[in-house]
Amino acid sequence: MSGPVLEVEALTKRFGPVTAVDALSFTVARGTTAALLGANGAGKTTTLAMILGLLLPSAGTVRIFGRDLAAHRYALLPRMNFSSPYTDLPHRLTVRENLTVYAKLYGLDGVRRRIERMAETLDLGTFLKRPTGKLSAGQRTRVALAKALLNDPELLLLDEPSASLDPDTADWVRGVIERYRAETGATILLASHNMAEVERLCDDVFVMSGGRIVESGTPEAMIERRGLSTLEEVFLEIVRGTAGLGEAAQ
Ligand SMILES: Nc1ncnc2c1ncn2[C@@H]1O[C@H](COP(=O)(O)OP(=O)(O)OP(=O)(O)O)[C@@H](O)[C@H]1O
Repeated sequence: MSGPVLEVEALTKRFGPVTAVDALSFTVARGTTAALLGANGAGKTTTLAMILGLLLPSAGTVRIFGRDLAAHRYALLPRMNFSSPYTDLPHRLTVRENLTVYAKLYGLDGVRRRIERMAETLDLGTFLKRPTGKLSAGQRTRVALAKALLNDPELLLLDEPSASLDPDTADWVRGVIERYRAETGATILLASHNMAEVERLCDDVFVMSGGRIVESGTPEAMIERRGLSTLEEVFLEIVRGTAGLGEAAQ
């Protein structure tokens, strides 16, 4: 298939009077990593949830691998996965049990081998046998990423992939994501508040405010266009310049 892996067109989500995502359009090219940035409440998580088919859009379309998500959900979902710090895996199950349940839900073969590979990739060996509810927040983030990589997704959605990670572990997890993309050619869309992470991992950035994209481009182009030196400065300038638009239109 040529063309973008992900095409979002005029995507809109209203929750009663709140327009969380407002006629949003963007594309993500095959094998690239893109970021959704924005202040709290800008609409990033709601956008990811619609791309995953977890929330139904009020209007607009999502096309993945050239096919409409609404019409081909069951063909598309096995080729995707996601990780979010808000995914709450069953607390009483051990990490191995949780990963086994997900691998079976995904209908994967070689479950044991896959889990061993994930344990190695994400250094889960010391806590595979522990109940998931007894892990620290940062350890749970790594388990959530292992769950997300279990089915070798071609499209990976990551909501705050380094949430709760200490700086050293965050750096290491970014390396895991980079290697996964390099080895598989996967396409990645992530939402993040960590600008250093976005500068390191992402080819394209979409800055959201009030459910819309207010600025986009490569991190380098955005920094240069504004005569600044980091993406963090760009982000602060945009968000402060659109003060009042950070939250979705009420
Ligand atoms: N289920 C819901 N019902 C009503 N309003 C909602 C619901 N989910 C999200 N919203 C509202 O939609 C807007 C966008 O929320 P969303 O979680 O997508 O933002 P976000 O950019 O991911 O924020 P954060 O950076 O804080 O995670 C917010 O105003 C939020 O209060």
